[in-house]
Amino acid sequence: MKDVLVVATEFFDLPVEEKKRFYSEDPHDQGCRLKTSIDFAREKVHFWRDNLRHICHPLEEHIQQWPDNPARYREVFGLYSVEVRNLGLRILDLICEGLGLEAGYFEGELSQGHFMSVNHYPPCPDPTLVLGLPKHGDPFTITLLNQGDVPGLQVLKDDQWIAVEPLPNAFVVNINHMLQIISNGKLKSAYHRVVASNVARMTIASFIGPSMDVVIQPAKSLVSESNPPLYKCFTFGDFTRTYITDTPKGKDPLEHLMIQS
Ligand SMILES: O=C(O)CCC(=O)C(=O)O
Ligand SMILES: [Fe+2]
Repeated sequence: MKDVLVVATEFFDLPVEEKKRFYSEDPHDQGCRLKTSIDFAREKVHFWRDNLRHICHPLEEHIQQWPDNPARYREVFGLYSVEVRNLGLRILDLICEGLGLEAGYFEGELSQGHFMSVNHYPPCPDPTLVLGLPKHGDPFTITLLNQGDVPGLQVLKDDQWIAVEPLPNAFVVNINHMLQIISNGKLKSAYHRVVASNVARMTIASFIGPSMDVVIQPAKSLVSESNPPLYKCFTFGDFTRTYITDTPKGKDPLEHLMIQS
């Protein structure tokens, strides 16, 4: 877990000239994209974060798009992404059991997507003026966050922001929007944000989620006449398109999917 943070720091320490070949303002540019804040060209408020995001699965189809400088980047991130994926799939198996879903429910197309977001929060001269990331829920199924040893993450509980203190060698596991829907609201997506800090912070978020064309709906075995579905049926691709526009406006991206009772 430490190695990826070291290599990620080496990447962000490279000269701008070297990093800029990954820079893109196009939110649909998925393969391997470096950007600053969230949607710098369109957003009204900027956030104190640089971000390198790439697809991790299937590894052999995507690793060639990842940085090759630092020289160890592909090796270290490749090994890490395989291990994190295995851990994530194990956690999904346990969640499946806990929800009482049939074994293997999350296997295949519901966990085919796997992205990694390498977040670099530079030292901020006045952390009271800016956030690292605004309030959001992650759109996928689950997140495994390696948050290093610098605090900054906060989670919303009972309308209060609670700091999630870093624990050595531990992941923060977030329930994402798709898991809330599949579980028909039994599991709640964790809303979180990042506060800026006057020391540099590096984190690596691994997201496991559905492929774009998968139809998402509450699991059939979790709904009944007495427990009707709370959410409409939609494709993950459609959801991501509205998520990208709703979240920066502070709109809850799940709201338009709710079935009104
Ligand atoms: O950097 C963090 O602590 C959280 C990052 C995050 O929420 C994200 O990448 O979606
Ligand atoms: Fe997040």
